[in-house]
Amino acid sequence: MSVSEICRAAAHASHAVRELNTGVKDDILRAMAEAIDTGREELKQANSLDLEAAAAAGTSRTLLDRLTLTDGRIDAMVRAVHTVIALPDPVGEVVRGETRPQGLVIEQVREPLGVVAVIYEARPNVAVDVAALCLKSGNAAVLRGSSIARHTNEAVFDKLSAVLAADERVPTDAVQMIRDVSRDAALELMRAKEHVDLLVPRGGPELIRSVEDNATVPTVIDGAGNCHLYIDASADPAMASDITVNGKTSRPSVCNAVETLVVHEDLAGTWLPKVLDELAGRDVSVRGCPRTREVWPQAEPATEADWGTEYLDLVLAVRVVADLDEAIGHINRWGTSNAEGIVAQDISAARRFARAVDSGSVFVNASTRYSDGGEFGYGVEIGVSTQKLHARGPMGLESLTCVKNVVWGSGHVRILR
Ligand SMILES: NC(=O)C1=CN([C@@H]2O[C@H](COP(=O)(O)OP(=O)(O)OC[C@H]3O[C@@H](n4cnc5c(N)ncnc54)[C@H](OP(=O)(O)O)[C@@H]3O)[C@@H](O)[C@H]2O)C=CC1
Ligand SMILES: N[C@@H](CCC(=O)OP(=O)(O)O)C(=O)O
Repeated sequence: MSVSEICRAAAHASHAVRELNTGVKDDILRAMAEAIDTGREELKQANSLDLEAAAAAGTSRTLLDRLTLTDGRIDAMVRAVHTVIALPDPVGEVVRGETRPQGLVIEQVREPLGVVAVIYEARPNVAVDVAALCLKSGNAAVLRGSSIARHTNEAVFDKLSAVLAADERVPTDAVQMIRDVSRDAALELMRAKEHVDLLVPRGGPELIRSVEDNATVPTVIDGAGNCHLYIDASADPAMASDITVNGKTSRPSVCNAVETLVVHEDLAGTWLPKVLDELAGRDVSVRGCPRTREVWPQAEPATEADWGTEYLDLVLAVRVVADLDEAIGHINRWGTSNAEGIVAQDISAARRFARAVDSGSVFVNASTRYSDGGEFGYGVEIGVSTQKLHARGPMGLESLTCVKNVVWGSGHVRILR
């Protein structure tokens, strides 16, 4: 099927999906979780084909880690679907209701968007996360995964699709995959405005540029994470070290990993060298500003390009600043609106940072690694929005809905005065 045929079929299916009741949707999700669980050997076999090809192509170890499917990660995918099942169905929720003076009852009711398409990185769980969130929120889904993960994505999709095919209460086309992983096919998806209600591109600057230049469908950009952590002069040193090490090393390939550490100058001669020693002991290489290099000469000199780079690897840029204003200025200049953090005991500094930093999520005395739909209580995430409209930060069920005004009268007619 061509991309346009796939999107048309999804649009057709979406009419039935929006009317599914919660029990049916949860039954389907339960069956999908079961299919992933019991089909794990096939999924791992398909994944090993992708891993072999990616390793032969010289893919970095952090990106290979992201692509790898293990039993533990399959368990997490299954658990995630069960978490979505346990969440309340957003469809039909009345978010506002009012009786107006003329007697009309106006309700704003949450409803599905229709067809949600996602272009995503080489991460095997995304197909399941997107399918679960889309179905629970009453939407049809169109998946376009990375060419590097082609075999894995197809194997996962085949499991999901078989569940839909076996249940006559739901159209099989409710979740679709674009198997053609060419850029031309992705472009066609970006332009399928007749059938696609929302496209969520998850990826780096090249994808986002292409979407900005070419998309005619509505989009919510889920772009790069050039995340910052600022250590204020008032920070508790042990807490600052823990959060820094976690932000950089717990999973360096993810969009919520810390890429630049911004440090108040009062800590430059004391706390900073110690934490950089600890990071170096964990294989992190450091690119430092001149003041960083004064106190920790092993750092490579940072160039302006480093401030704008999302390394997705065990590399960290470090800048020493004179005060909170300079820290905020740096972050607002170089950040990508994904996730930023501050470590501070001074509550007014923390409040000021939270208010002034222009980002989807701001973490106070907590790791930016918590920028995640699961951690925010959404079960999983469609992605992490780096724009302001229509959603910001991790996107869960509500982000896949809009509200409709349902107005109840009793024979009301409007009379002009
Ligand atoms: N905000 C968020 O929710 C998330 C953000 N990210 C960001 O994604 C990046 C890392 O992922 P990475 O794998 O490098 O991402 P890429 O941007 O390379 O790839 C993501 C997806 O976009 C496709 N793609 C890339 N360029 C184009 C293009 N010009 N036209 C059409 N499709 C394109 C890829 O296809 P193919 O692989 O076949 O080229 C893939 O399916 C990081 O910047 C990370 O922060 C990642 C996940 C979530
Ligand atoms: N929110 C997710 C990471 C988001 C994501 O998918 O990022 P990436 O590894 O860049 O594909 C998590 O913390 O696991």
